[in-house]
Amino acid sequence: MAVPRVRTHVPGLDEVLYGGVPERAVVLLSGGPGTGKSILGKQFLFNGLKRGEAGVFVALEEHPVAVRRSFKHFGWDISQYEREGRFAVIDAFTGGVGAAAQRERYVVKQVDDVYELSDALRQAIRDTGARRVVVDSVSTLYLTKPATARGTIMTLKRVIAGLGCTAFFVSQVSVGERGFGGPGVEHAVDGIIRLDLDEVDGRLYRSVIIWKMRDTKHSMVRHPMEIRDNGIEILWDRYIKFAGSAVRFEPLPKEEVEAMKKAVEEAERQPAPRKIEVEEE
Ligand SMILES: Nc1ncnc2c1ncn2[C@@H]1O[C@H](COP(=O)(O)OP(=O)(O)OP(=O)(O)O)[C@@H](O)[C@H]1O
Repeated sequence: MAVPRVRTHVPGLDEVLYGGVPERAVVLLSGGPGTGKSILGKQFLFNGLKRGEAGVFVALEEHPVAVRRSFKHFGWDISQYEREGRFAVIDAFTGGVGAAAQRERYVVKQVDDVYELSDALRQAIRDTGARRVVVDSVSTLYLTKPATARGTIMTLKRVIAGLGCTAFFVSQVSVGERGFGGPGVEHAVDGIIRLDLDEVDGRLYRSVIIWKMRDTKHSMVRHPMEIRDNGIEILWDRYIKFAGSAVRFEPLPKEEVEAMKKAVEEAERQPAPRKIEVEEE
């Protein structure tokens, strides 16, 4: 049976996912510093907003003011959606301290209290009617208590998927680290999108690979990726090969390109976002 998809509309991403992210999936965006995780999360949210899907951004790493500014940096104007109550930022950064924080509608004071965060998230999802959620970054929630990572992810997943949303969780890993955020996290999520930056002969190369995605076929190769003034583009019809100091960009086999195109066309024909039954509570 064809699984309902949430189209990311990030150039190239729906192709490598054979149509988009399966509905209600919680997907880890994992990668080292500067690999584009936050940008990808914001682009996913903004693309939804433009097409009538409300969204919530949980800010754990940046001040909400900086979050709004970085959306703007790519020309993604979220202010109108926020005014209309279709987009919300949850401030889990300031702890409610400071004049700017006083103006925030959703504030989480104890960041390591996952229940306080869940309550704010539930409220924001209900108020906005959100279909898309981004948590940036989940790593912050268990940095000092790695043993709680799985429980934290599962609690958030229950709220988010239970309310019919599809989510990207940003997960920070160190440069050169092979994992994605720890075993508790990697197995608890439905998908893992790994972003990388590799230095070869004094130049950095961006790439992305879909490591896992439950309920769908996906590309199994590493694709080159670009960040531009208008956001991320994944070069979905070619892959990147590192061989010592040589970097090669190879075209994907024709049949695979055709299969990906066809899957995206099928996802396009899928009816507009359905009203999702809410199972939570
Ligand atoms: N307009 C732009 N054009 C090209 N690249 C850009 C542009 N704006 C930002 N970048 C790149 O995006 C990077 C930041 O991406 P992002 O904030 O998504 O990283 P991240 O993976 O979330 O990193 P961290 O975990 O350190 O927060 C910058 O280091 C820069 O290389």
